[in-house]
Amino acid sequence: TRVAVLISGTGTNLQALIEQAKRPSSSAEIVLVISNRPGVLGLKRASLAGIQTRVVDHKLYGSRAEFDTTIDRVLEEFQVEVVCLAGFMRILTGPFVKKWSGKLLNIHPSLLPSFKGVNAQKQALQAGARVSGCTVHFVAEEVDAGAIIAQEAVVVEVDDTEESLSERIRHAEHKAFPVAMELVASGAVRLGEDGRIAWQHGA
Ligand SMILES: N[C@@H]1O[C@H](COP(=O)(O)O)[C@@H](O)[C@H]1O
Repeated sequence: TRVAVLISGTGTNLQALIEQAKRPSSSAEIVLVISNRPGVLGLKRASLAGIQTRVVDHKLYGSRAEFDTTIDRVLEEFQVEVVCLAGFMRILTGPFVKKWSGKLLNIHPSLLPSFKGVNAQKQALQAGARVSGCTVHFVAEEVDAGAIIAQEAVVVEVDDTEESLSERIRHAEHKAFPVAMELVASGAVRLGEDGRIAWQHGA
């Protein structure tokens, strides 16, 4: 399955996906990495892994729709079948999400549906949660509300800061995202008509 990864920064989740796709048993082939920010570390990781990269700088577009149309065109150019949003810090428009429904995965640093939106790690700390983690989900038009594919939990330590909890959650992300990518790329999991997860029996 031809996979594209969209990033905005350091790309540690991208690196975890690259390592997964290298496995002989993997159904995923990462054929493209797109960043909306030039010069980020994630682009270097992609080049080192021999993966084609494109920069689509959102600052150069007059509207989200124009930006998304360009992203869509590049994905089509590479005949991409599945898209992983790995620390991609842009909210995609309704028409784009609808077109890629069931093929668009995102990682969020909390155990959804808790702590949606930005600063999810800080929200968990402020709420006094004793457990947090990360979630990989299909992207829906409502932000952070799509069907959940995989989750990984972490303990919140009493002396945790936003940084220390974020670091622990990031390690959990590097386990959960490859699992979710593989489930979708292999066809074991898909998005059902009802917007819920559908497991392919015997897959
Ligand atoms: N949305 C958040 O952005 C971070 C991206 O990290 P990286 O994969 O670029 O290192 C991750 O923690 C993800 O949850």
